[in-house]
Amino acid sequence: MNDASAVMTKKKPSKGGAHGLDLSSLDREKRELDLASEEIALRVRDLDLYYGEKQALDKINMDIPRQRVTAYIGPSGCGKSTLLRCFNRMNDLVDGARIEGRIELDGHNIYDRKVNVPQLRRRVGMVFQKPNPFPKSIYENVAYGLRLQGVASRRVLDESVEQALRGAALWGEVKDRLHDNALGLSGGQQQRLVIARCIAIEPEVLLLDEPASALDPISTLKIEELIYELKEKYTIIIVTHNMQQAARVSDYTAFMLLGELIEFGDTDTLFTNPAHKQTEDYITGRYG
Ligand SMILES: Nc1ncnc2c1ncn2[C@@H]1O[C@H](COP(=O)(O)OP(=O)(O)OP(=O)(O)O)[C@@H](O)[C@H]1O
Repeated sequence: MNDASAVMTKKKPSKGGAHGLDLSSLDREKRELDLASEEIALRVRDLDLYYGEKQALDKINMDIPRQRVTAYIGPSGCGKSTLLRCFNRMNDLVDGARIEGRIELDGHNIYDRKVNVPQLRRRVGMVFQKPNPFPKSIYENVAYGLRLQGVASRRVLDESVEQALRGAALWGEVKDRLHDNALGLSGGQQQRLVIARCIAIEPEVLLLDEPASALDPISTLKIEELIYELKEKYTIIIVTHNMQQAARVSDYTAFMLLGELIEFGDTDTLFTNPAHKQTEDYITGRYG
């Protein structure tokens, strides 16, 4: 199946018309988006994932649009993080994890045996729930990936560090303390530093696994604003427990249940007029 619209949903819509959330409280215009007219960055085809005997992902098919924010929502244990980790092959590191199917990044299967996995992870960066800066200076955290790539010029490093910190909306707060230890930053600043570390090596895709769930409301807002700005340059996929957050920051939303993709479409439609009874039950708080 190559047609994006053909892979949007796995099951037949429920009859009777579904009802969803009122988006009027979100303080933004309704977005006019159409998956069928998007440029596609990642294509997921018939993806199954097993942890030993247990199947955690079941025949996932979806197209992730380029330079948009795609959110995964669904109850705990439905497979959101597992699917996110498939995009940079982090599940390769999990003992007993086995994958069938394919994910194409720019038309190439990332599970092909010839793929250079460290190189893939440079193209597909990942930010976790808990900020994980290295116990080094702010500067060295951001310069880390560039140094690994062999960049030694102080001028190039200085420029790249500044650009990445600006890109992560952190420069103004840290420019006078670049050589202080990163662990002295607040949680929200640490998370933006980790994002700066990711974008310093100019990935194509950013995977965000509950990036704000350990943060206070103001830091959360800053991360959400940042996500909105970052999609100018990057394809972003975010896992979130917080439906309001998904509705605020994402262009497209995927609802998962028990390892299956139930519904995938533009966020405003999915939240206001879901096609499936399970989606409606979830977004109106009937379970999960
Ligand atoms: N390393 C692992 N080994 C074995 N089973 C795992 C592993 N990681 C996840 N699972 C199982 O796979 C299923 C999906 O888990 P996953 O963490 O992807 O769900 P999730 O939707 O992200 O959940 P949450 O919202 O609670 O983080 C769950 O049943 C979980 O117990």
